[in-house]
Amino acid sequence: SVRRIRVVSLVAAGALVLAGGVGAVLRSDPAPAESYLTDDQGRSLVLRGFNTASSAKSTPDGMPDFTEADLEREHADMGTNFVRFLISWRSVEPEPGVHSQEYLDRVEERIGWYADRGYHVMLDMHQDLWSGAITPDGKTGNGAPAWATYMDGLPVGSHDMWEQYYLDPGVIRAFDNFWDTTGAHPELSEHYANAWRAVAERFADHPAVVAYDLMNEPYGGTLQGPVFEAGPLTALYQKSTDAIRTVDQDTWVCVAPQAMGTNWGTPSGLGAITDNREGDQRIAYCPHIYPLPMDLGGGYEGTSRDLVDATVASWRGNTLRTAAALGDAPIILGEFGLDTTLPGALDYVDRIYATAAEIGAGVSYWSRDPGPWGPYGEDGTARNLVTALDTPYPRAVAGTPITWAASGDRLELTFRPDRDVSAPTEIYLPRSGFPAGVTVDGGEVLTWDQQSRLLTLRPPQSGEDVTVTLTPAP
Ligand SMILES: CN(C)c1ccc(C(=O)NC[C@H]2N[C@H](CO)[C@@H](O)[C@@H]2O)cc1
Repeated sequence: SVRRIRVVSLVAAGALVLAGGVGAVLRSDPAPAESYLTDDQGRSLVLRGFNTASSAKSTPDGMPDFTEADLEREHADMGTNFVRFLISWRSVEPEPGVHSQEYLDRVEERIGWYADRGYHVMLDMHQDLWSGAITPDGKTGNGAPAWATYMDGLPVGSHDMWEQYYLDPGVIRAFDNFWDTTGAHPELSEHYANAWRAVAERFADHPAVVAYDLMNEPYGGTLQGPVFEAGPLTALYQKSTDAIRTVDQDTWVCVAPQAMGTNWGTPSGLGAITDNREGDQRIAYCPHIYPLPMDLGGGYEGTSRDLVDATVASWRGNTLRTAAALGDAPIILGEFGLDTTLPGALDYVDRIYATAAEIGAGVSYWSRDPGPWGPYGEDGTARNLVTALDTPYPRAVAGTPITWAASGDRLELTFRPDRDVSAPTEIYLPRSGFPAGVTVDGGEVLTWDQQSRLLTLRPPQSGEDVTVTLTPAP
């Protein structure tokens, strides 16, 4: 039965994770690289936002069911500064070699909403189960166009659990043909890289676009683990990066590991990417985390909590090791999320955001869609997640953050000033924790805006590490 599959997979994965977790405890984690994406003024960016949105997977125009008013509300409620914006290969290249400027116009319009509010945008070439073409109703997979979906007549079943489609022969063959494991379709990865070049050509100079997430949750089909990740996956990332750099020298390229395993805390075998740009490489690492006990609905309590904590510890160490192997790449947690009606859900959310702060990672929560996982219900009411995510954070820092930590009504940030950065450090402080404003120790206030909730601090004169402590004004 489906439930038995889940229980068996949980037990197996639990053993794996505990072993990994113990391994992580026994083998010390690398120190965070203190590596960040930067803005045009050279400030280190701490990125907090959502995946927007899953609804884009199935709409004919490829756009999410999301309005500018929705963004305005998110910005006012949580002070987010980042979005992992879902785009799709099917929409970029509806016919082989034909890149849709009309689709890119629609993407650009929505990115303008974010730009108008000072957001940073990562474009996510999203796929799940390869393509809508894997089933006749077009409603199971998403991402790749039908013309790039070669199942060679192999069957695809009908399953209650969407993850099971990954085990169907037709789906595996579609991936095997894309990765050219079959040797039959070397042209497909060329098309994919050229689709990215078309996207980058449009957004290379867009002030809000900070990164390209080359492929969502890659799957190797017949190939799994390091043989896939260090083989065809790294090759695709290199090919796509090279194509992007022919038209865009500065936007970060973010690479993700295969989802299977690494989402649950196991190591990645991803190979390093060469970034042929002038100056420092701009390759970032964007893994996801979804502890299996959560998927089973165990929540964050009791034994499930212990397994989840072991997963997070293992994931943290393995993420740092892979980021180091990629050349001390900055980290963006591209996805994590859960049904926040589960017991202990908000403690889990806090745990993930604290872990992200420890390793200097950006975070895009999965997802912005209405419902039990999201910040707003189907009826539009604010859910418990809004309060949980409305917390202090240093959005842009005039140097390199060394450590930072926050609670609802306190933030402490230690950073190494960069004398070449003249822009101020910018910090978001929620109204809930700072109703009457802020008391600043260790920094000089330039501005405080009660409406936008943004504090700016003068760049320090010295190059010595600085610790700033923010508490509510009396
Ligand atoms: C077997 N494989 C390859 C597999 C299993 C499970 C997931 C998954 O849960 N992913 C987590 C979330 N990420 C996507 C969007 O990127 C969501 O639909 C999933 O809930 C991925 C891959």
